[in-house]
Amino acid sequence: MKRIVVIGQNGQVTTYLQRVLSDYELVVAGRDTLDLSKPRELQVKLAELQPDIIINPAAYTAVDLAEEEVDAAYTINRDAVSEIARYCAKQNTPLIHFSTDYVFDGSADTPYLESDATGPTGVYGASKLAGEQAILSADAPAIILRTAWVYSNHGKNFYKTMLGLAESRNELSVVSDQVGAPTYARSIAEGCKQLVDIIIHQGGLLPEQRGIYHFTCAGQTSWAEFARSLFLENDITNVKVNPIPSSDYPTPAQRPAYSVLNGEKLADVFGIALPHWGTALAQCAAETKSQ
Ligand SMILES: NC(=O)C1=CN([C@@H]2O[C@H](COP(=O)(O)OP(=O)(O)OC[C@H]3O[C@@H](n4cnc5c(N)ncnc54)[C@H](OP(=O)(O)O)[C@@H]3O)[C@@H](O)[C@H]2O)C=CC1
Ligand SMILES: Cc1cn([C@H]2C[C@H](O)[C@@H](COP(=O)(O)OP(=O)(O)O[C@H]3O[C@@H](C)C(=O)[C@@H](O)[C@H]3O)O2)c(=O)[nH]c1=O
Ligand SMILES: [Mg+2]
Repeated sequence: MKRIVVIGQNGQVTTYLQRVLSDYELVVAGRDTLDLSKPRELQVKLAELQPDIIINPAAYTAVDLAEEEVDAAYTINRDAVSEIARYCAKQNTPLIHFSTDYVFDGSADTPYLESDATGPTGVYGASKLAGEQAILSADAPAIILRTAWVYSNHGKNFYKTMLGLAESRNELSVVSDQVGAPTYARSIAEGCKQLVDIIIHQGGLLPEQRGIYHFTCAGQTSWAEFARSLFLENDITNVKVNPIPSSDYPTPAQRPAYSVLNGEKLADVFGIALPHWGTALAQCAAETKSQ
């Protein structure tokens, strides 16, 4: 049986990957096994785990805090990723790594292609972009999946923040001038499993399959509309969502105004496409209600 090492234990994507990858021997490497804040240890520790494939959904993901904790963000999102990629290049071990829509500056008005110019507006996005570049320059057999606006019933995310606020508030102000594609962590895990199945079946990654792929739920919306939709799906009818401009919700990190990603490359190369964000949201709400 093929051994898959998934890095991170309690993250959103990691949590759902553990549920869907049951056909494989799964090694869930939490911080006690692989600490990404100590990049220099990683090659030796990875060798001990003998992975057939490595999936890395672990990252420094605190967008605003990253503006202060610059070193921590770069250590985890760039330096650790560089060591993982160098291990994968040396051992010819396929790597599936996650990146973000926040590598873009948000000035576009049609969905971003993988070949479009990047221009992160904050430290988190810049550190994730540096991680992508480290993988590409290591020449590792790697796929970089750029996803966006990840939510679920686990961990810290906008969906749970809104449901939490709804318990004490009947009115919320939410930005309506940032447009993107909310992506359910379960949809990510299911799409990632399809990719793993293909890589295992092929016996590895073909050279022409390496590189960056956009990987979000289909469609687009604003955070304000997403808030309204998630309340509706959860039968919460007593909370009013007031749309506001980002200038009325100042944050340490600037977010891109538009970060919709075009997913055609993944569909063309691997035949994989994630569901529409509205379909996935209904699934997530069903899971919320069943808890
Ligand atoms: N969340 C989002 O909205 C988006 C996320 N992404 C990217 O997708 C990927 C998955 O995100 P998501 O699941 O939401 O992330 P989470 O914030 O839910 O989880 C982060 C994971 O990283 C692990 N981690 C953090 N620091 C370390 C460390 N020093 N050593 C080992 N592990 C560490 C955490 O470990 P522990 O379990 O111990 O806490 C956790 O498992 C990331 O690469 C992220 O950049 C892209 C776009 C949007
Ligand atoms: C809680 C809250 C947030 N907002 C705004 C702030 C921000 O512009 C937007 C989203 O807020 P959050 O801080 O939850 O989301 P944010 O941390 O920016 O989420 C990002 O996380 C990283 C990891 C990614 O990679 C991105 O794709 C993206 O998902 O909503 C409101 O307008 N009203 C509110 O009450
Ligand atoms: Mg956040």
